[in-house]
Amino acid sequence: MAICAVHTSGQLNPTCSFSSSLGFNGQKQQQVAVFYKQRSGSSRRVGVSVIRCEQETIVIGLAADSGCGKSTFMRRLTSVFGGAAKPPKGGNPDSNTLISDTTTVICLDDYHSLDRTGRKEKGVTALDPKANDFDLMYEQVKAIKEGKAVEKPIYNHVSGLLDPPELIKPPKILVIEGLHPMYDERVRDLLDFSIYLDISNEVKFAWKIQRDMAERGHSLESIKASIEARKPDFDAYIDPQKQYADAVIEVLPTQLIPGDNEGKVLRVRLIMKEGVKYFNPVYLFDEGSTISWIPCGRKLTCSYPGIKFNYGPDTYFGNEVSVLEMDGQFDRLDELIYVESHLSNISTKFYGEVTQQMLKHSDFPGSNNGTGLFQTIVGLKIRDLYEQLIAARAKTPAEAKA
Ligand SMILES: Nc1ncnc2c1ncn2[C@@H]1O[C@H](COP(=O)(O)OP(=O)(O)OP(=O)(O)O)[C@@H](O)[C@H]1O
Ligand SMILES: O=C(CO)[C@H](O)[C@H](O)COP(=O)(O)O
Repeated sequence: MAICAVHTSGQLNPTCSFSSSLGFNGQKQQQVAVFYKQRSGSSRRVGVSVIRCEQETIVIGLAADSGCGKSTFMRRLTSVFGGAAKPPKGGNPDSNTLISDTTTVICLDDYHSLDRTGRKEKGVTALDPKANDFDLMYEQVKAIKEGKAVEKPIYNHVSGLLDPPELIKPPKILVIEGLHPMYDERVRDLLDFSIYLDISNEVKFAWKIQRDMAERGHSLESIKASIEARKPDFDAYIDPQKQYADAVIEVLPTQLIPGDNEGKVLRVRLIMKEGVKYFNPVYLFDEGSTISWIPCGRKLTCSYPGIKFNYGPDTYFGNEVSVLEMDGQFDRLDELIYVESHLSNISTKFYGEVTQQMLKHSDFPGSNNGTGLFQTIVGLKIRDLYEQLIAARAKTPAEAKA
């Protein structure tokens, strides 16, 4: 339970004592007795207000295919809120959950209804809705959003089996990340903000090779085969979710090197839906204008092929959006402050916060290009959205939900 509003009769610095009860319709209520400190040092009871005040968790959805940077994004996001994200204490060592002071990140792979063998027997991939339990996903995300703890299943990626469940207590911010956070309409409607990481096939392939070949010893042929095998279901069930996202980070090969397909230099587009409550899209120089900017020169060191930004309005799946694009990569991260100072609506708490976050995690993949930059900015926007929602709920709980 949290305090949404305390009605006192104009007393300053009141102290409160709380007692819970069930009110009309069985809703949880909290009785707040407000005390006012008298000069003598004793406290005088000045009033009692009964307010309905269930704490609601804010729910963020992050969708992407496997190996497309969700974990990296999550590490950047939790860092913005401060504190390290760790698996549940004393729990299953193969848990997919990460908990920090403010956020709990659950992986939607935990709602696979078929384990590895089951999928093989039925000839379905994990991307197929038939291999996932959307009823349970909905019930549990809804319960957490309403402030209730749940026993969530665990899909064990080491064994390929469904393990006994783990307890998930309602956090301030719940992030549901995985293949299908926006697939089921009921789950989608629970989201306060949604993000889709849209990695083009060429880039996905380059990243897969880098990770699965270099770090996991897979062969080039097996990587190609696994991408091909997933593609029909990816196109049918995962990719269409991007139409519902409030922000899409699209990652494409560079246009600065003609014919490049190495996937090292990237063109990254941050597509931001207009009209989303508590989310004001970022802009470059002048809101709503169409801008092309090459910042290389006296203040920004750029080696070949340089850096180019584009910004402007557009439409995306019939929705009005603002798009900020960065093609190329930074030579010196400390010089990012020059770019940061030309961006507006980035929801920083102090000058240079984006640059500071990027420098702090310079070892994360994508720190020298638009993927790291835009993931960091979206993290700051989510913090801002959270703070605005909490402030609005404190004033008028019903209006904040609308
Ligand atoms: N921005 C980036 N730039 C370059 N490479 C990246 C970037 N993000 C991710 N990668 C590559 O992709 C790999 C997977 O990244 P990450 O673990 O964040 O993805 P994921 O979506 O959480 O993956 P999975 O679902 O398989 O656990 C990284 O090891 C890295 O090789
Ligand atoms: O698309 C995926 C999401 O991470 C995985 O392939 C899916 O969860 C199945 O996992 P595994 O390959 O470990 O059985």
